[in-house]
Formats: sequence, structure tokens, C-alpha cells
Amino acid sequence: MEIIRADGHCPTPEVGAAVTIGAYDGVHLGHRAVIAEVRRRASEQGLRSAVVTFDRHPAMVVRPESAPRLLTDLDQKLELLASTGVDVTLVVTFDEARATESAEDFVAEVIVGCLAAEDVVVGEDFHFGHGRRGNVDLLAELGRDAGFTVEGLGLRSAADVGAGPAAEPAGPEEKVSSTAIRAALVEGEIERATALLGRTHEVRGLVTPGDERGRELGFPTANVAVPGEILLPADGIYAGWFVRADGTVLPTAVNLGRRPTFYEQAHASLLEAHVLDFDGDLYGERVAVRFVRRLHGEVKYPSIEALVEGIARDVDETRRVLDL
Ligand SMILES: Cc1cc2nc3c(=O)[nH]c(=O)nc-3n(C[C@H](O)[C@H](O)[C@H](O)COP(=O)(O)O)c2cc1C
Ligand SMILES: Nc1ncnc2c1ncn2[C@@H]1O[C@H](COP(=O)(O)OP(=O)(O)OP(=O)(O)O)[C@@H](O)[C@H]1O
Repeated sequence: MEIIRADGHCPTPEVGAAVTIGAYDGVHLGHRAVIAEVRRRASEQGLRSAVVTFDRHPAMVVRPESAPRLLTDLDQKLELLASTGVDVTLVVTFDEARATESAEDFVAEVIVGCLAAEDVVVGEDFHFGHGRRGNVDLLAELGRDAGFTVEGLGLRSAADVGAGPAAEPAGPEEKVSSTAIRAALVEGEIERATALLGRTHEVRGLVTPGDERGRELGFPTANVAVPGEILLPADGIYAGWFVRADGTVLPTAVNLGRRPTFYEQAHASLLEAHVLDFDGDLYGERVAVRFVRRLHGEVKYPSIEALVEGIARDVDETRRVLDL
């Protein structure tokens, strides 16, 4: 996949493109359905297939006070987009100037100027440009002058993307969206998020020193510092996978929370991963944690012995969940 950065000017394309546009946070199964349609249309018409997305979520600039936490950072998003088989991703710098740009200028500069779009495919609820004034109808109108067609796709539901019963409790009619997946994660409904994403939710960060208590307890943990703009699921104990910098994937029992056994009121949740059957130094390593199942909420154990027994049960349960 070719990656083009649009922060002013870009090379004039030699071939036209079938294009889709959006935040694409999470690259979920709804997004994948749109991209599959873009690829199908591109190959039918001898065009390149392209995704236009942003270097940060537009809400971070437009309404920072209520911007959502993200399912993916830019690196992850680009990796996931590459895995769809799309030919090009155009990463648009979303700054103040971009936020106040008119829909007309955005289309002229990016969609036509950078990609020579001939066919644009978006979800029917798509909005763009200053004040979210641009919609599918406006895009189609601009396309008539600029020489591209526009298709507004019906939004895919959980049933459409084959999410199955795991997408409950919202039900098969629920539209797949980044917002719905964020809500599932915040509720600790990991299987539902997985069903809508088509993969497990993965967060990335550096392993930082903790207070070494875990080792004393017999369960050393890697403290993973996840950037504040990334969405962590509900506090609790999880079975999951731990991905090392070299790509090795290891089973892990995760504590995401405030450790009430030790602290009356910790000010923030910590992500601590006990990597099963592993003994080694992880400090400073850039790792990923994938959440498979929430086992239970955090417990304020009455003693250290009870905590150690509790963690041992969590580790056993993690082995069962991961089929080890
Ligand atoms: C699988 C697992 C489950 C845990 N469950 C709890 C819990 O329910 N309540 C709690 O207070 N701490 C829990 N802990 C957190 C331990 O208290 C924590 O690992 C210990 O404080 C070590 O902290 P440190 O990394 O700062 O050294 C759990 C840890 C792991 C690995
Ligand atoms: N379930 C879906 N079915 C079809 N198209 C979709 C679906 N979800 C998103 N799209 C389309 O994919 C593109 C990217 O959308 P965007 O990233 O805004 O998705 P979203 O998941 O709806 O996000 P949010 O929940 O934040 O609104 C847009 O053209 C959008 O209309």
C-alpha cells in the first residue's frame, strides 16, 4: 500500500481512483465492507483504490472537550488499512486550517487534486468539511462538476458483517460503527467489540517500571503505558495476548485498574500484564496487549494471601479462555 501525506501539495496522479473518505478509527468490519466495495469498483474500471483518512481524529480539533478515545493510533490504522489490500492511503493533516476549509475546497484539493477521483464511495451518513456541512448529496453535486460519481452505501449492520450472536446485547440490527465499538469496550463487552471489529482490540505502549510488588507476589507484571488518547476497556481482569516488539505473541493475564487491595483511591488506572510462563526483562520495550475476555471486575482482597490466590485463579482461567 502506498501512503501519501497531504499537507499542502501532493504529486499529480497518473491514474484515476475509486476513493472512500473517513476517520476509519479501528478499521472495523463496516469499514472493511466499504473498502471491499471500493476495491471491487476500482478493479472493474481500471482505477486505483484509495482511502482518504486523517492524521488525527477530526473531533480532536473540532471539539476537543468531547473527542472520543481512539481504537487505533495512526500506525495501527495504516497497518490495518494495508491489510485490506487497498492500493493507496492518503493521510490528510487535520489541523485548524483543515477544520475551517469548505467542503468545496477539500474536494478540489484532496479528492481531485491528490487522487484524481473518478468514483467516490462513502456510507450514507457521511459528513465532511466545515461544520459537517458536506454530505452525500453535496459530494454528488461537486462530483458532477469535477467528473466523479458518488455512491452512498447503506450502513452495514452486525448481521450484515456476520458478527453473529457475540454482537449481542445490542442485536443484529445495530449498525457497525467506531462509536458502537467504543461503547462496548467501555462496558467491558469485549466479545461484542471483537465481533464488530473482526479482530481483538489492541493497545500499544512502552513497558515502564512499576513498584516491583508483582514479583514479590509471585506474579511479575509489565506496566504498559498507553497514550491518553487511546481507548482502554472497562477496569477489570482480562485474559489476552501480549505482543512483544519482535512480534512474538504470548498469553497474558491482565489487570487494568486501580489495585484497590493496596490503594484507597488511585488517581488513574494502570495496565499491568502478567505474561504467562515468562521470565525476562521487558522494560523499555514497545509492546501490545490484545483483550480477549473480561474475567471479572477488580476486587479489594482482604489480605495479600487472598490476592495471590485470586491472581492464581485468574491465571488458570486465562489458560482455559485461551485454550492453552
Ligand atoms: C491477573 C491479575 C489480577 C489482579 N487482580 C487484582 C485485584 O483484583 N485487586 C487488586 O487490588 N490488585 C490486583 N492485581 C494487581 C496486583 O495488586 C499488582 O499486580 C501488584 O500490585 C503489583 O504492582 P506493581 O506492578 O506496581 O509492582 C492483579 C494483578 C494481576 C496480574
Ligand atoms: N457500518 C457501515 N456500513 C457502511 N459504511 C460505513 C459503516 N461505518 C462507516 N461507514 C463509512 O465508512 C467511512 C468511514 O466512516 P467513519 O470512520 O466516520 O465510521 P464510523 O464507524 O461510522 O465512525 P463513528 O462511529 O465515529 O461515526 C464513511 O464513509 C462512513 O460513512
